[in-house]
Amino acid sequence: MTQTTSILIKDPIIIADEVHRNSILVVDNKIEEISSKLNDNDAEVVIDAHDKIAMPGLVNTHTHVAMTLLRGVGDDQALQTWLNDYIWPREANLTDELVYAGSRLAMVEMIKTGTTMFNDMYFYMQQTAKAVEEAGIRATLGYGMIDLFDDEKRKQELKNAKELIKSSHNTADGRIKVAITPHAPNTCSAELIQESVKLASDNNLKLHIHVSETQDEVDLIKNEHGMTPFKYLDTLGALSEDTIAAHGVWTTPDEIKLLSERGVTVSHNPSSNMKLASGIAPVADYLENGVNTTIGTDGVSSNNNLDMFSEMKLTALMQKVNTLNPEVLKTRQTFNMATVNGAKALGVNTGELKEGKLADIVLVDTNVAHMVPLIDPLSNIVYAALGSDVNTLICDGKILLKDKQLTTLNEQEIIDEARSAALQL
Ligand SMILES: C[C@H]1O[C@@H](n2cnc3c(N)ncnc32)[C@H](O)[C@@H]1O
Ligand SMILES: [Zn+2]
Repeated sequence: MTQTTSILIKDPIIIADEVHRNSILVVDNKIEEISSKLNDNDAEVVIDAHDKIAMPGLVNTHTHVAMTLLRGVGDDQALQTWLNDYIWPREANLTDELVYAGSRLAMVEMIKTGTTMFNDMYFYMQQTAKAVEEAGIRATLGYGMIDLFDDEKRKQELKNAKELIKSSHNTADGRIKVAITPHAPNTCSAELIQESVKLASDNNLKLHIHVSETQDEVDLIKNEHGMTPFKYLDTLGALSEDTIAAHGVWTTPDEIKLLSERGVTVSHNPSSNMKLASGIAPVADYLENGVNTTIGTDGVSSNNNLDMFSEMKLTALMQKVNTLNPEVLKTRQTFNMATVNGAKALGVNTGELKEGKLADIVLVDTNVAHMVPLIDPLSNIVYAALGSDVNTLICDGKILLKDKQLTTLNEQEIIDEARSAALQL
């Protein structure tokens, strides 16, 4: 079905294990070769990238992409008030059409700011799958299950999750995977979480859940179960190498050891944690203890955009000031959190510019004032670059953005449709 194409990315500065100038040959959906010996007739398409930095596509490991429609809703609230009074009443009015419109808007924003893969939890997910398929990017998608301890609701939620596996797992030429996504330990019954664990392991899927996001959540779980949230989840069998825990803000030192032992990934969401005043996650300690730690934006109304470049910078700055130690979160560690660690969490052979990896590649402009000089290209990427510096994006070997123009999506039409969809919410 897919036509074989080859793309030569000529002479960019490449952010790989080392930073070096070289050329990249993409054949089909893989990085075939990285070498200085490649020339123009090695490929059907040649991109002159001598004034660009080539880096792996960014991996956003915690999103609710259709929430783009709720951008600007519920500023200045704590999580539970924000959800109860602002977000959930509006989400009750969601429809297939609205989720499709919001997801499409997110595809535009993510592609234009360098994200090639994201990990989403939301509702009407077949619509998000459709948007992903059309856009050409990669995603892990889960139906957000919330039973609020109601038996009937639990059965219905699990049914929805199973339907999503059937309709969407391994679709879009393998770019879409399905995950099992119970919302959080304080909104899901123990039974729902246990059944989620079983559903995930029976189908070899990832388990994605909000955990230890606020102090209120920790207090609630402690009162109810006599232990902290990660410990509680461990008693339900929910902590494994296939688990992606979003937030992990209030994690105790004992729990950090447990996460490391179990091989759990923590998706850190700095903007959201700051905006909702949830707290500061112990990211430096996670890294110190060998916990696979990644970066997410969370939904747009707690961020309020999907720009992973600003999320990288905030991740590093927040830890440095929190520990009063400038040596924590080295530039390379922060970059890895936004790329290869995310790929590892989602189990996809990407996140690095290396021969044999999937061709998910971003080219960033360097010929702009805030990227000059290029003394340390990696430092410029983590601390100076803006999402809007992304010039070209390749996902699965296909060019989705060329000279800042989308190739698969009609940007103006999507913006217009999202505007009117947001009004309906
Ligand atoms: C899947 C569900 O998760 C909600 N949601 C969005 N952001 C957060 C957050 N930071 N913490 C908990 N839930 C959140 C969505 O609004 C949706 O109701
Ligand atoms: Zn979230």
